[in-house]
Amino acid sequence: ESNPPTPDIHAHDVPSLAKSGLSTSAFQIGDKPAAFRQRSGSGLGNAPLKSIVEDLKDKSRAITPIASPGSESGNPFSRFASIASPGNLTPLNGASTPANGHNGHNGITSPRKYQTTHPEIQFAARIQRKQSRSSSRRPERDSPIINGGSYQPWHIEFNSHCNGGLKNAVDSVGDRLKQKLWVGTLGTGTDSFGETVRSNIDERMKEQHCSLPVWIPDDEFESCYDEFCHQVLWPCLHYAVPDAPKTKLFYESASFKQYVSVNQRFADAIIANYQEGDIIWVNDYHLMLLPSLLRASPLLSNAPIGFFLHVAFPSSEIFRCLSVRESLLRGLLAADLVGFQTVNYARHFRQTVSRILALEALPKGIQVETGGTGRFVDVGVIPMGIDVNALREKKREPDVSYWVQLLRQRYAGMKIVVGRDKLDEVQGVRHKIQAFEQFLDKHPEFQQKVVLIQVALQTTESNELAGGVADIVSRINSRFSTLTYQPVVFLHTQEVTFSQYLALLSVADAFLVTSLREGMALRTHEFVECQEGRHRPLILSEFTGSYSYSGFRSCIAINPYDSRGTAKAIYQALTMSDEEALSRWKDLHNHVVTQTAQTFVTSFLTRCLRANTEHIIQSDLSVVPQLDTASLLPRYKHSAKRLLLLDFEGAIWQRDMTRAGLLAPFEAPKEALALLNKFAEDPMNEVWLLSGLPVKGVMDKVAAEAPNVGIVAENGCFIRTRPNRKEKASWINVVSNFNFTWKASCVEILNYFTERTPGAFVEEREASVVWRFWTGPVTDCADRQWARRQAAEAQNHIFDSLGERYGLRIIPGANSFLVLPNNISRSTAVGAILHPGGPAHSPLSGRSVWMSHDPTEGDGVHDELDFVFAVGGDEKLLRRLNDLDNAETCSTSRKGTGAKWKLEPKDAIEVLSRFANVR
Ligand SMILES: O=P(O)(O)OC[C@H]1O[C@H](O[C@H]2O[C@H](CO)[C@@H](O)[C@H](O)[C@H]2O)[C@H](O)[C@@H](O)[C@@H]1O
Repeated sequence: ESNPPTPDIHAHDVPSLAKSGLSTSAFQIGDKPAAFRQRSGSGLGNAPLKSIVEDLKDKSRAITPIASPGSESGNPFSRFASIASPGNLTPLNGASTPANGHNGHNGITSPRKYQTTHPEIQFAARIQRKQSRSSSRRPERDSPIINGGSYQPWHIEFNSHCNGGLKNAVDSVGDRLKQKLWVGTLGTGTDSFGETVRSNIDERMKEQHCSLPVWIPDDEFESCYDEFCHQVLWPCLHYAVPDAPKTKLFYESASFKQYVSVNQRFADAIIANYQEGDIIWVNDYHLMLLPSLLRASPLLSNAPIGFFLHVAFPSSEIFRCLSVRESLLRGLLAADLVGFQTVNYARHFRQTVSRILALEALPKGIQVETGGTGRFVDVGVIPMGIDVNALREKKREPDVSYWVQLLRQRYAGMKIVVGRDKLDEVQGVRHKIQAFEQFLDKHPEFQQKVVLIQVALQTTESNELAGGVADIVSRINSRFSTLTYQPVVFLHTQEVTFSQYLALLSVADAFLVTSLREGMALRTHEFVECQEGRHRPLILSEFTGSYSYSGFRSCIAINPYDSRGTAKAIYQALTMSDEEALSRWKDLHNHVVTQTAQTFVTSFLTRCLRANTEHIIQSDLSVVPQLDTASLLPRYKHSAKRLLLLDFEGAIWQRDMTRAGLLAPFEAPKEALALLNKFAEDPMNEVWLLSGLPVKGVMDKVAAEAPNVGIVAENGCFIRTRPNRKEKASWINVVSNFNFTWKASCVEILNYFTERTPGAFVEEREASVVWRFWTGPVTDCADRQWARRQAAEAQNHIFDSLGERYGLRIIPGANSFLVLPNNISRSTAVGAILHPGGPAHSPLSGRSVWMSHDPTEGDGVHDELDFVFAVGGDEKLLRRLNDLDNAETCSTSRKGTGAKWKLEPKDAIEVLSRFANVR
């Protein structure tokens, strides 16, 4: 539908394992769901219309029991809440779950933590008792678990406590992901499971659910997940600075040991199941060490490994507080790709790595030095989205319409504000209720006319307590309730089915998100989609990942810490005209249908594979053969139309790279010119010289001395045509329409860094800028390391302040980097040269067509060429040319390469002269 096309993933791209993280098993072990179905039958799920409001009111009071466990037994709802509180162990929901882990089940949960704190019901709790959302989905039964001599039946069912967004996303690409294996933990304690049961479960999970359970002792899991993940990492990643009592935990958590151990168990399970060609996709902060533990296995040293962080990543000032900060960062840097939801999180990560590990953090990723060989880790921004098509289908189900009608009747004449959040501090639910109270105070005309329906996702008991929601809900309800009105209706997710939730989103007059920090917030995307035809506004915290996307700027933005501002926003939303609401909704919707779950999955996997291929190529020069003149010279000789693409600097000209040499006036190198002219003398040759140097004073001098050679200057910004019978050679400015106001700012930034970097200097060219940050000997020393770190900082500054605005890219080198317009490169220039309408063949016309032309595409003039010979260091160009028939590519970079041949630059003139002299 409106989704953009996403690339097909073929079998060879995505083979048998797309592995995920701790939170990956979509299934859990459960028993006797029927008993709990009965219990929940009195809830919203099966309730007649007349009982809805009472039912909601009753449920809303169930929020308090965490604070008062002693009173649980008499109140069935308090028992619900107590059992349901901690530990969202397994992450994946069924296909129709909402994106953010909303479970929509009517049953109750039996989190792992519960069994350890309540030994008397240990077994009962260990066996999951959650019901599947879909009543038609029959539980699968198998051989019984033996406990204390008695047989207990078990079955597998979909788990509601997982990252539903991830599961939906992976499901959304359907068959394009030919084979996959989820690796995760079961949503229940497993200590009492005997070997037979475990192997039964293993077998069933693999065969029927494409899942590989990782078996973790209960206490180890609890310590890792409830303590390290949720009390240390989660707050830190969400920018929460610890208060005094928690500080020790934060800095020195002993539970890190269990975190390491859980990560190791995942690594062992994956390594044992790994097959050549698999891609490993690690998800979220629970498994930050996993990439390095996997990489340590010789079997996986070259495997494609990607890591995606679903939650936020804070500023380095916060992350550096963690005592285990280095281990976590190094754990991630073993991946080929580390993906984030937003540009800011990615930038924070790069800066954190640069500041804590003193590695070079470049706009595109991190340069990691390992034992003398460089490795580049891609850092990507790959935002999560929702499966719009699946949601549309779900919305069309009769159950949803039924609930829409019921809600409309029930709340006729009232406005409905909806929210759905985890009940911990970071989600800002307390702030939300406070703001709602202020709104009712400020606008008494809305009292009894508006209801806030807040759906609460579970979190750990202590997080929920810290969220401090219970008291404030009680306060506002006691202040404003009447016999027939209650302003805040509070529901735990297990009390609302997904259909009911979609109905709520559809009838809502506003959706309110007050997160103090959040990775993305996909529930806002669901709201927008459900508002098709209604278009009411979204009130969104500026601190969510979703808000950082331009389409979402059409929400009503709030600072959740400013409750007065939020109260105002609620008023604005409820009184907004339909025209304004529609126009805002269109922007929001456009974003939701563009940045989809499908795009997320395909972009992540494609990028991970690409990064991996590049890393492998770059890491091994030894496998590339030396240019074999014995086999190539005869082919050259017997070809009738040849194209020669020769790099200048670093290939046929060994430039003096000392400071003095670089600053000296340019003198055209004699040997290189002689070679070019010799080649150009042969009428069967079309010769092109490719350079990064400017036209003025440099390449124009070359042109004067090698008049029959075509020239690409400034990496493709300028092209000098070859003369032909009809026309003289001339320079073409490829970037004549570009805006170059960025150059002044760029130079200003670089001047700042130049002052702090001994020996550095700026080279301003016509359309690009080079910063030479090191001109001393190319051996590692403290000064060079300093210069490289300065260069990384400078690149980040330029990229962040000018990159996106002016469409710039930065090409990092060993001792310098280059800033130039996007979409301009030697590859685009060669594409233009090869194009039938390009400068090599006819007077220029239609620049825009050939500027973006792929040299390997189409049926242009290169079809006639019977020998294409490219020698140089532009890796991208060399690899693209490999796709041409008759192309011989040769790298002079002395680095790992995808070229067919390699050649020492010092030998280039001598070796190439043998070709030039062939007649
Ligand atoms: O509670 P956890 O097991 O520790 O898991 C953390 C959260 O993961 C999921 O949310 C995150 O991913 C979503 C999709 O990328 C994103 O929209 C959200 O902002 C992130 O926080 C899960 O949906 C949450 O329930 C978990 O709390």
